[in-house]
Amino acid sequence: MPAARTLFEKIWQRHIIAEHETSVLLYIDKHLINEVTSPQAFDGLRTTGRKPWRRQSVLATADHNIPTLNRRAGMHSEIAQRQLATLERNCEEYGLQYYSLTDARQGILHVVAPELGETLPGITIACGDSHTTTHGAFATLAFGIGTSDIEQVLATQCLQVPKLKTMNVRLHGTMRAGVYAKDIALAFLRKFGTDCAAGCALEFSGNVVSGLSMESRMTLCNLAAEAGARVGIIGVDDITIDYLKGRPSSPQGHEWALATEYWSTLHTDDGAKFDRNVEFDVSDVAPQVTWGTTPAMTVSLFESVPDPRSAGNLDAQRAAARALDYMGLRAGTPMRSIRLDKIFIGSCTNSRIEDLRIVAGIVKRRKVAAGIRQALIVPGSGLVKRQAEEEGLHEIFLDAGFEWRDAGCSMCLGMNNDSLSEGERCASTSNRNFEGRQGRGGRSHLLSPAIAAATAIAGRFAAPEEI
Ligand SMILES: CC(C)[C@H](C(=O)O)[C@@H](O)C(=O)O
Ligand code: SF4
Repeated sequence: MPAARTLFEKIWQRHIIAEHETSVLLYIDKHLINEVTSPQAFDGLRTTGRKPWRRQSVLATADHNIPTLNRRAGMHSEIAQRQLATLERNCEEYGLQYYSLTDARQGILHVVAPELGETLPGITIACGDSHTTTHGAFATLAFGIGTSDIEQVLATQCLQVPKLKTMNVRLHGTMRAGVYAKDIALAFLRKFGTDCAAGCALEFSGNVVSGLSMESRMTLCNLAAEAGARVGIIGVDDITIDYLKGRPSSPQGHEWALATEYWSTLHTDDGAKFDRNVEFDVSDVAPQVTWGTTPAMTVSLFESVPDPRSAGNLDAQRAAARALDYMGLRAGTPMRSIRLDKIFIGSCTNSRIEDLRIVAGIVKRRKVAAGIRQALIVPGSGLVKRQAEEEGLHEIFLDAGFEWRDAGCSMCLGMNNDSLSEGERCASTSNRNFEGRQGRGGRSHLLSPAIAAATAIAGRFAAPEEI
């Protein structure tokens, strides 16, 4: 009997090119490239006279700093223009697959690759972006890497990775109605902290995960990055295989049969050992909203802003007090009394068709509250946008008073024109709420698309059943 192995070990071992004492050289199957982190990597290639090793492994598109409105009018800043032009030139020069801003396949790379069937079980992916963990929902080892590693992967198809510890988070119990993967992830971060999986390969397992759609599994793995995990990963089951069937780059015919036979082995074996095991019962989890400046500074929608004195040690108390000060909030304020200036529904965490359907179901025949200055819905990709329009969702959004934009990262990090002004408060379905994340002095509250939708209508944090 071969030794029982974790899912992570199965994929990891198959990709090792060379093993060193504390690290390995891993073969990378797929390399996703964006406009922000790749320019210097290509410059490095040129300076050293090298070329991309396996051009077909690369898929590139611009997502971070592109406009989501009037795209044909050009970019909003010189630097954004230069980054876009550089990406286009590099892809052209080296013959790399590139989706231009007018191609329906353009969008946030972590939305684009899965929906096209580029993200497949058992492969390794590298991308110069920390939320590459998202792809792990497909039993993929997907690494967020820095610019020097991008150059390395382009030139050699290999990535040096430290040997990772494995961690299993078993999600069990029953999710309450109105609770989504986003709430589970935020509640998990609240309980275990933003460094609980630092440097780990984090597997999500348990009956809760088995019951989630691929979109929701991607949301979970996306937020693994906020727990410090190097990769997030989930085993293959019928839901994975059904999602991939018929996608443009999924294997077909005989290859499909061979692939699914292999994919069916991609789960952790009974008896396999993890370095760390965590159990999390989701039965009590209510919808979550962050009140502070890390994704772990979270309470339920029905609670109040916590008192910094209730935070663990002195450091945590100071951090909580500082966060409240930045957020312009007072301890004891009921979350549901806090008014918002802006609503952002989008990002690689929550901008897929499932998210948009949930939002449409809540805002249908309702109006965005008068106090909301701007309510943006930014689909994760051109294909998500097209699908939503085929279903008529955009009409519901526009009727309600939302702006319906083109795909991109947008207000998730405000590298384009979509950002918060000093002091503005935003309900955002994204994954980071650090100081200044969505614009200097902006105040970000992370939540699920359902709560963001209800909040847009109520003008303050609200549950769908209250509006
Ligand atoms: C700009 C990019 C490098 C960054 C990341 O790596 O995650 C961004 O996507 C983010 O979400 O902060
Ligand atoms: S949507 Fe946000 S979190 Fe995701 S890649 Fe873009 S900037 Fe990063």
